[in-house]
Amino acid sequence: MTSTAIKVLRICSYAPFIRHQAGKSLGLTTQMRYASSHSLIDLPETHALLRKTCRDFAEKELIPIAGQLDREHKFPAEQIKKLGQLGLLCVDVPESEGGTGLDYLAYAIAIEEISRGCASTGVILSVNNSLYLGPILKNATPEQKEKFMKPFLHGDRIGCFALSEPGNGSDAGAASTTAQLQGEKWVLNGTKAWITNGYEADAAVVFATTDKKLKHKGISAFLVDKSTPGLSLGKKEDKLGIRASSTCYLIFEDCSIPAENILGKPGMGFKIAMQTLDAGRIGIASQALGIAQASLDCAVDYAIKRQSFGMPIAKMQTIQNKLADMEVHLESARLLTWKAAMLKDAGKNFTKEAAMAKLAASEAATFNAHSAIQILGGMGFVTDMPAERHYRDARITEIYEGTSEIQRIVIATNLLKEHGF
Ligand SMILES: Cc1cc2nc3c(=O)[nH]c(=O)nc-3n(C[C@H](O)[C@H](O)[C@H](O)COP(=O)(O)OP(=O)(O)OC[C@H]3O[C@@H](n4cnc5c(N)ncnc54)[C@H](O)[C@@H]3O)c2cc1C
Repeated sequence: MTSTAIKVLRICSYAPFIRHQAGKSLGLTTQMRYASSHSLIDLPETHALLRKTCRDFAEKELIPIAGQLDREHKFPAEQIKKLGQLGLLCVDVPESEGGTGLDYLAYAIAIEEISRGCASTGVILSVNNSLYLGPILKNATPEQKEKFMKPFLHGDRIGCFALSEPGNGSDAGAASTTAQLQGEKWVLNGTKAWITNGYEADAAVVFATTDKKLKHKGISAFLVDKSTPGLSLGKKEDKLGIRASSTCYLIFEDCSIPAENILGKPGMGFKIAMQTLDAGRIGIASQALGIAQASLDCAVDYAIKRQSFGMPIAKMQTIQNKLADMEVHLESARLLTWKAAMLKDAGKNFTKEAAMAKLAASEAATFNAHSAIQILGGMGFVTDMPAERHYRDARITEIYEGTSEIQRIVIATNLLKEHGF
């Protein structure tokens, strides 16, 4: 047996759940919840096992509490610890580096299933896996990995990624946070905005300008311990959705970090950020798929049970049309997402495909969540059912890690390049 297979079996030792009990908490039957098996493509055994494990975890540990976490804006600390122990905070970090040693397709599948249970938990995982560990794995020295990667692999600590600023989000190359080398220290000044995991994170990958006249080529990346004097947090943002994940400002005021905490070489920061976001978009696409699937699950179940004019509304063609459109949006976005992940796993360029996946999946999430509310009628509008939470959670997937407008620019630029333009 290969070491990867052993690892997956370790992960999958979590699998023995009493599924019908988890399903009951939402009033859904086990049969219903497993009906949508996306069986178009037979996954490798490793991935199928991983999907089942994540699905079981979501049903037992996340679905029953997702509404409460949302209402109370509560970080799912206990669940993140368990997910860390299962290896889901470092899915594609090689085993030789202490990680789970799976590929990006496995990562996409895991994030989808976890997000199907709780989209906030999905983004917390996605940020640690792709945005924090991703650039460290690729660019850090062995000493940096010892300090900033190893403790962040299994849920003991989590990380965050600080690129956006109050004055620039899409235009990330216009970073106004600065880092100046003073003797043996880099001194950081400026404010980073909208930082997911900001409150709970123990360290951040931070982007700052080290040479303003070089514009985006003068941006560098740094590893910053959260306890460093001069680094403070802004207020927790009160958000429309993904309310169980924290979002806040990171404020740097003469924040001195050791000179060796630069990640990669000076001036490589923008490239590191863009490469990180390419991979991160596969994670957000997967989060969006989870929301889209959860919306469809909820709509199908309700349509079968709800009677109107003496029949289940699922018998009405208008409702069937909506369900059909939801399934098409979802499945086509899933295929794009898996294609992007498989290209990355094959070492091929996946920038355009990751942008296509994120664009399609985020729009599928919004479409499905909107349609689910319509199918549920009044019940879609109240918090007794999860449809309204899916609707609120879906919206952010069209904004972070590049808005839909930015994804279209990335897709068109790459498409035209392929045509020699
Ligand atoms: C909940 C949440 C979590 C986040 N987490 C993180 C995080 O962990 N780390 C991090 O660094 N950032 C994070 N972000 C920031 C996020 O990535 C940005 O909000 C996003 O990139 C958009 O930037 P902006 O909000 O400044 O909007 P702007 O860039 O000001 O855009 C405003 C509008 O103009 C459009 N627009 C801008 N430029 C163009 C253009 N060239 N062509 C066409 N349209 C354009 C945009 O599409 C958008 O519709 C998060 C944001 C939120 C809301």
